[in-house]
Amino acid sequence: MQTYLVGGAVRDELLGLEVKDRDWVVVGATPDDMLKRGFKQVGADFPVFLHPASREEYALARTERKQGHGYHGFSVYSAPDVTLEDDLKRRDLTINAMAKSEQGQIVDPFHGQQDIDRRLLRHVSAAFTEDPLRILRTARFAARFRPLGFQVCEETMSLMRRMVADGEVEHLVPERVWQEVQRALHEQEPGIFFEVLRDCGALASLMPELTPDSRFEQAMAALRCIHRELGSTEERVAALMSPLPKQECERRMAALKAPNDCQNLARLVAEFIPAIDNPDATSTGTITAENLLSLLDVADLWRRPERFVSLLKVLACALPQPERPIVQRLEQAADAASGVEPKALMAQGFKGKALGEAIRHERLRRIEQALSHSST
Ligand SMILES: Nc1ccn([C@@H]2O[C@H](COP(=O)(O)OP(=O)(O)OP(=O)(O)O)[C@@H](O)[C@H]2O)c(=O)n1
Repeated sequence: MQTYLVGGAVRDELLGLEVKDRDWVVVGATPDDMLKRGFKQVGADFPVFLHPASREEYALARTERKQGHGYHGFSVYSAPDVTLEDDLKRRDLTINAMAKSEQGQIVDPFHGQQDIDRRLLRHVSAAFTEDPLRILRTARFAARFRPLGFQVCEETMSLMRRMVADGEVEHLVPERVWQEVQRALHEQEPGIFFEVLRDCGALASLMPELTPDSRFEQAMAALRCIHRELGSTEERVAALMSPLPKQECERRMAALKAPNDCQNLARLVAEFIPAIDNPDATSTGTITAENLLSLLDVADLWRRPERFVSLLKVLACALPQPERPIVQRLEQAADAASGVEPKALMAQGFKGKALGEAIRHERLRRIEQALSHSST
């Protein structure tokens, strides 16, 4: 039996990047051979094992054939007669389809090294079409490697366009889409992920609301900004979705089955932007303490202070430039109003409805005070 380092580790090593996970392929072995050598079997769908000491993944060489749509219909064939080349051939991109032997020799039947030199993301074979998730993976690698000069090659772009036209993207389950989107949002140039998806037509089925040019440009600008600010996943998603009206935003986030925290922040941003975008509130010189307090209420600053910080961070990236000064006003207002202690008012004898009014009154007073200080 022979063991080879494969996939991302070989690619990253050749690119001079830090190697995180190392995956191995074993040729000429049976599951029994692996178990006898102390490996632990993981994964029910195909024979993958964990090394007893390193815990790294060792997969028996395999071929995969698609049967039907989506991710369920794969038939996997794994046996000692499956060659390394067979295994590499089922992979997505040539730069991901190289192996390195234990003696340090690179095995590269699909010219991945040449594509690394030429900075091209190219599919290995027609088998690329068997998994529509590969469209998203390719877009994600484009986002990751764009700073190194990588592009999706024209043939792969056409193949992806054909897959989209054949309706392949419709078969992806939301969980897998979300996983790729979320990873893409943290790549080196997240916007490239969405550009590639738009250019091959996949965006029109995955996030159709973002396809109109004006919205797309707005979303990309907000995303670049939140990426520079090292935003969290929630903040990045909310920035991406910020050009959408609230209802469309809610619908898309639900369809993507995004986690609740992502859905909530995106919804709040979608709700806030039109609230800010009203003539009374826009000219921040004249914004009143009342306006600010009602915005703090909408944001539920009182119960969700940490989400409010995220909200401001996203607004600073998503609002049109002339409206951005309001972010600072909101921050001042929040600092001022957060100091109101209901307990202190209760000690003064306020309760029930009167307590609520006293809290509101005191918050308003402090916001007014903060505004008058800041304008002098
Ligand atoms: N839909 C997929 C998923 C994975 N692979 C192959 O499986 C390898 C391992 O996949 P994964 O760990 O997801 O990606 P990496 O290439 O290791 O990238 P990352 O750096 O993101 O981990 C890839 O290199 C690729 O050869 C594939 O061909 N098609």
